[in-house]
Formats: sequence, structure tokens, C-alpha cells
Amino acid sequence: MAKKAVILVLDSFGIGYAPDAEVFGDVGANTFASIAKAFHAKTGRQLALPNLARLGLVKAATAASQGVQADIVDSSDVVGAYGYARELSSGKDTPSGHWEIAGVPVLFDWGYFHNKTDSFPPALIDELCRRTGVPGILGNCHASGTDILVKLGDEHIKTGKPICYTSADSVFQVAAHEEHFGLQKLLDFCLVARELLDDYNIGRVIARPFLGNSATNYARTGNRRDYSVLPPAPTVLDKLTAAGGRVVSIGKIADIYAHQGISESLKATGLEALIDKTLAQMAVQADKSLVFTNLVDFDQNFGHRRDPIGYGEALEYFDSRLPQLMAACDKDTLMLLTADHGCDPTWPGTEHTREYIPVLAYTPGMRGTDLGERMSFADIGQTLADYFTLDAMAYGDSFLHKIN
Ligand SMILES: O=P(O)(O)O[C@H]1O[C@H](CO)[C@@H](O)[C@H]1O
Ligand SMILES: [Mn+2]
Ligand SMILES: [Mn+2]
Repeated sequence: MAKKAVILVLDSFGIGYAPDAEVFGDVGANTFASIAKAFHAKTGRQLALPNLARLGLVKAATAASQGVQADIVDSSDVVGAYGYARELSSGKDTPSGHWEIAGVPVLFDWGYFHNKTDSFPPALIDELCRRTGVPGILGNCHASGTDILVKLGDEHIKTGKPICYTSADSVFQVAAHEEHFGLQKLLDFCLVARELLDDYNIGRVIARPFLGNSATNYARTGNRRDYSVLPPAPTVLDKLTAAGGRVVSIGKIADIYAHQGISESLKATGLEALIDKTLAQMAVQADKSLVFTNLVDFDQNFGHRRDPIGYGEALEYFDSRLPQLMAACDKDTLMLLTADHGCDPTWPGTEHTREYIPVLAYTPGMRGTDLGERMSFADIGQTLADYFTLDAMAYGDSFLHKIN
């Protein structure tokens, strides 16, 4: 029997605050329930996710929310395996979440730039400017990536100084105009930054190119690039490719895993194009292969932007494409839907929230199955190791026996 798997990460789609949320100031956060509530209040109708509900999303989310069901209709005909997982990793960031999904939790602490202003050490900025030849940097603070374009976009174009900012995540982000500053110059700048930031234990440098000609229309483009450090141990992706399997990255997956364990990387911008590419890859998928897609829009366009209605609409769009994804699974395909952290769009600030993630598994002909609470996102990686008969991962419990 051939073995094929597909993972779609709904970036930031948390389903209830985690047991350790207090450490993060996130007790009460619930991305899914908050969206459903705000959506009903604003539009006068309930959020409709009938296909996700058929995979068990509402049941998993209710269990992850102390038995309180989100303001949404559940399905009486569940055809997937559904559970909810807590995170072992110390951070609530994208690399930690993804690496843990692939069986490698991040148990060390990342470096962070804690200061809200003058965030970066002068020695770092000096060296970065010296090495790259820019006349200085703008920003040097915690910021929302869209707000800071409104504030500093004009000055950036005038001075040629890149806009450098950070957040509660272990990141160094650089916004620059694709034409005035130049995309390649931005990527080169980020590579130097990546080199220097290893000493500060910073997880990611992110290039944030934008276009537009005034504060009213600056907009980030699809040319975002993430420069991640290497995962601390081989992930299930490394193990699968080492065993002769194939891992196809769609969207920012390859960047998040620092291109480790990736056979082919395909980029696409926007939910529709990312799902189209996923379907196209599923159609040509062979034995021992994994199609791995990250749906960044949920997080980048709606979670961080604190836009629960936009988030709800995007979920409805995803739900409308789910029957196609399910139909593209043959009897040899295991499809997993999950998330990497929360980003409650009704929560104060603009950051991620520490939450349970949904773990939804589907293969044609299976019965609805409750996977219950999973003690780590790594249960997904361990299940994949089990499925592809690879050596077991050091973390995670496989739930494969519950699916067959
Ligand atoms: O506000 P923007 O630039 O979208 O930044 C967000 O995106 C980064 C990566 O997910 C996070 O660190 C968060 O700060
Ligand atoms: Mn993320
Ligand atoms: Mn994010």
C-alpha cells in the first residue's frame, strides 16, 4: 500500500488557551471562539464551517475550551479524527510550533529584544550598517508591520534606511520598498543580519518587502522571506527524505524549516493559490511523500491585524475548499489539518496567543474518532514517523492506531 500524507497548517488557528497560558498573559484567549463570537455579533449570522465541523473541529475546540462550544453549528456526522494539542516548546512562535509539529520541540529559550524602543543593541546596528553600507536604520522598536509602514514608509524612501523592527517573538524584521530600496538589496541585507543575529540567539530574520507610493497605499508583497536558524534536531521531514521519501513545501514551510528535509519548494501568495498548489501536488503525489502547506494569511492578514471578521471570512473560504481537498485524498492518503500557535484577533496587542491547536486527521472511509488531548504538537510528527515506518521521534505519541 502506498503511503502519502498532506499537512495543512492554518497558521495561528488556536482553539482555546493552553494550560500554561498564564506564563504568556494569555489566559482567556481563544482564536476560534473569539472569531465565531465577533463574527455573529458583527454580521448577524453564525460563522459557517460545516466541512471543518465534519472533521471534528467543533468537538475538539469544545473539549479544548472547558466544554464551552463556540458560537457555531456542530456536525452530527463526523468523519475525521479530532483532538487538541498543547505545546511543549518554550515559545509561541511559528518556528517552534512547526518544528514541534515535525517532532522537535524547542525546549531552550530564544533570544528576544525586550525593549519596546531602542530595541536593538547599538553594536549590532553599527556592524549591520557597516557591513551592508546602508546609511542607518529606521524603527528600532516593537511594531506591527503594517502600522510601521504608515509611520516610516515615506522616510524610508527618502533616506534609503531600512525599517527594522521586532515583536514579542524572537524576530528581527526588515521592511523595505521593493523598487526604491530594491528586493535583492533587502534580501542581501537580511542575510547579513541573519549572520550577526546568530550571536543573539534570534530565531528568525524576516524580509518584509512592500510597494506603494504613499502612506495610504503602502502594501506588503508576496515576496516575504524568512531566514530561520536550523531546527535543533532532525525533524520527521529530514527522516522521511533520508529514507528516500519526498517532502514538497508549499508556501513558507521550506523557510521555516531552514530548507532542511525539503525536496521541493513551491511558493504561492494568498489562500486560494496556496490551496490550488496543494491540490495540484496531491494529484501527482507518489508513495512515501508529504505535501506540507502553510496558510500564512490567517495569521499575517487577520490574526496580527486583529481582524476577526476577515479571519472568519477566510475560514469560511477555507471550509468551502475542504471538500476538494478531501476528494483529492485517495485511500492511501492521510490528511492532517492543524495550527502552530494562536493569534486571537480580539486579544489586546497584536501578538500570538498561547493556545491549544486543533489536530484533525482524515483518510477516506474512516470513522469519526476522538483523539482527545494530546500532550505535545509532536504527536503529529510521531504519527507521521509511524505512518511512514521511520525510526521513532524522541518526542510525541503516535495516534495512528486510532485512525486505521
Ligand atoms: O506585524 P507583522 O510584521 O505582521 O509581524 C508579525 O509577524 C511576525 C512573524 O509571524 C511576528 O513576529 C509578528 O510580529
Ligand atoms: Mn505562525
Ligand atoms: Mn505570526
